Amino acid sequence: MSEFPAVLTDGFTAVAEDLAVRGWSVQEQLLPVELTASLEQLCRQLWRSDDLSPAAIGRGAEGQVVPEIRGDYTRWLDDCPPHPASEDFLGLMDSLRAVLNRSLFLGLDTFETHFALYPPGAGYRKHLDRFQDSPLRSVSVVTYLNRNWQPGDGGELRLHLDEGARDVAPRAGTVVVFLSDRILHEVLPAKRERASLTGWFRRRPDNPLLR
Ligand SMILES: O=C(O)CCC(=O)C(=O)O
Ligand SMILES: [Fe+2]
Repeated sequence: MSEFPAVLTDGFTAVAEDLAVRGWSVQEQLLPVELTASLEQLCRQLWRSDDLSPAAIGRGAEGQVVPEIRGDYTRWLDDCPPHPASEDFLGLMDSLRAVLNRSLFLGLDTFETHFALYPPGAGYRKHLDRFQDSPLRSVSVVTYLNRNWQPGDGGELRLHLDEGARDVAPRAGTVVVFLSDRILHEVLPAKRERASLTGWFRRRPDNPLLR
């Protein structure tokens, strides 16, 4: 971890502590500002050039596009042209994975992530990220890319917690991390286009830690 600024390592440690205590973490300045700005540009460019596809609910061939339930447009990072900002982002997520594994023994093996763009009015109804038929998605990470997001713009991520709902504005730089099988959440409709990167740390099917 010595190659990363201390502030990043501190942020990753804070995420690990929050996950251990309550299963979710909201960090308002986790990633470098320039990196978030480059990722926002990439996401908006993909949107403008019509290179994002309507997101499905459910998995693989059984996935269905139901805009009333989920209205975002996505593209897997793996499926995008290589870009230094994407490489940097994946490098940082790998460091976060290492910190989580070291402190929480989660046995996270891989990271999958997609850009997401919610057009005005689109949302994502209340759900859990872990698929019913597959326990592999373990930790969800949502990175917001929207500069100048204003209080009235909507588009909050609503976490449904034991103590009540908590809303998080999708402001550039904010990263939300939570246990994929535990935290119910939804995306409220926004008045503006809302850009993000959503990702999941996964375990391998043969991981001995899987219940
Ligand atoms: O963009 C967000 O705030 C959350 C997205 C989400 O819940 C998902 O893609 O599963
Ligand atoms: Fe989700």
